Amino acid sequence: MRAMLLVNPKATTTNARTRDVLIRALGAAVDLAVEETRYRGHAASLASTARAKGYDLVAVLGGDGTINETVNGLLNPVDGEPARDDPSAGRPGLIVIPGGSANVFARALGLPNDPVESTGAVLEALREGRRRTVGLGQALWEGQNRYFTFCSGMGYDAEVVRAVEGLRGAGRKATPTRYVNTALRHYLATDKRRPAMTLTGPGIPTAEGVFMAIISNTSPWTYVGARPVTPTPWASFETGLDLLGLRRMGPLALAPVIRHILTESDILPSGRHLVQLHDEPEFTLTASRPVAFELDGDYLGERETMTFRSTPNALQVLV
Ligand SMILES: Nc1ncnc2c1ncn2[C@@H]1O[C@H](COP(=O)(O)OP(=O)(O)OP(=O)(O)O)[C@@H](O)[C@H]1O
Repeated sequence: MRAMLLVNPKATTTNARTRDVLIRALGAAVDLAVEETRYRGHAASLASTARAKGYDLVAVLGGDGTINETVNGLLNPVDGEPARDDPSAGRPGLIVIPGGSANVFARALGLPNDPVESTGAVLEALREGRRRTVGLGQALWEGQNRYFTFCSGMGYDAEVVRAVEGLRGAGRKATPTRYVNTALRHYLATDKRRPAMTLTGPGIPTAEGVFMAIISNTSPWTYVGARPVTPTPWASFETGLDLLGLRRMGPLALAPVIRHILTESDILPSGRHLVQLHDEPEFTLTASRPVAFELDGDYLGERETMTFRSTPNALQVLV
């Protein structure tokens, strides 16, 4: 079995020691090629090459950003490829070893948030031939598209991601405390008076006046330290997309929602100011002015119209 291991040496919790442990352990089980990513987007082109060359597996040691790029590279169409009932069967299987700051995708799959323990878990999956077929989300805008593994967002949460990326650019680390502090500080600045977005979709009642929207391909949405945050508790890799939209942003509307999503992992948050979707194949958010947009925790600019689509059976993951 041939595998390509992609390592982001710059990811928050990746270091030479965990890389070497992983190379030794995986290298004993499969025929392993190792590539270090050198720049943004590099993981996507390496994964695309691995797929075109017929590798059986692509393993990633890095954070959610590198995993997102890898998945997008694996989903690239290959010329002359036959159509299949299960598209995941025509792509290399994916192995993820958490090496970033939050590692939401790996943890949502049930892997330990520790690279050495995760290596043990995926080696066991490899030995026992255990694979889970997962769906992905896809965001489409202005002739472009990008897949996401766990979430996308428009509005306040994307503004917070943008602010944290600004701090990281200035050399600060992305810690849970930094996210929470930035979210609290930025709350004062975000527009709480003029909602910009309208939600539409086939078979979906139109919802106007949406300030922010979280689009989920799985649950949890994120973690604060060890605590899962579950705004869309019914979302799963095996269903379509879920959405939580907020039509009020004042503290009285927001406080109960925050308390709920930090403490209840199975029950939907409730309230007349919430817009909720579960297991949908496709919907669109249209904004009256450009709104911040993020995907798998990566800020991707401001957008006015975004369509979100579910892609079932996209990949097989070894867990
Ligand atoms: N050699 C490199 N130098 C700088 N950036 C890189 C390099 N290799 C990859 N990258 C970019 O770094 C970004 C962040 O990496 P990654 O997501 O792996 O780690 P992280 O930011 O620590 O984790 P998280 O996404 O959990 O916060 C990725 O989007 C990737 O494009």
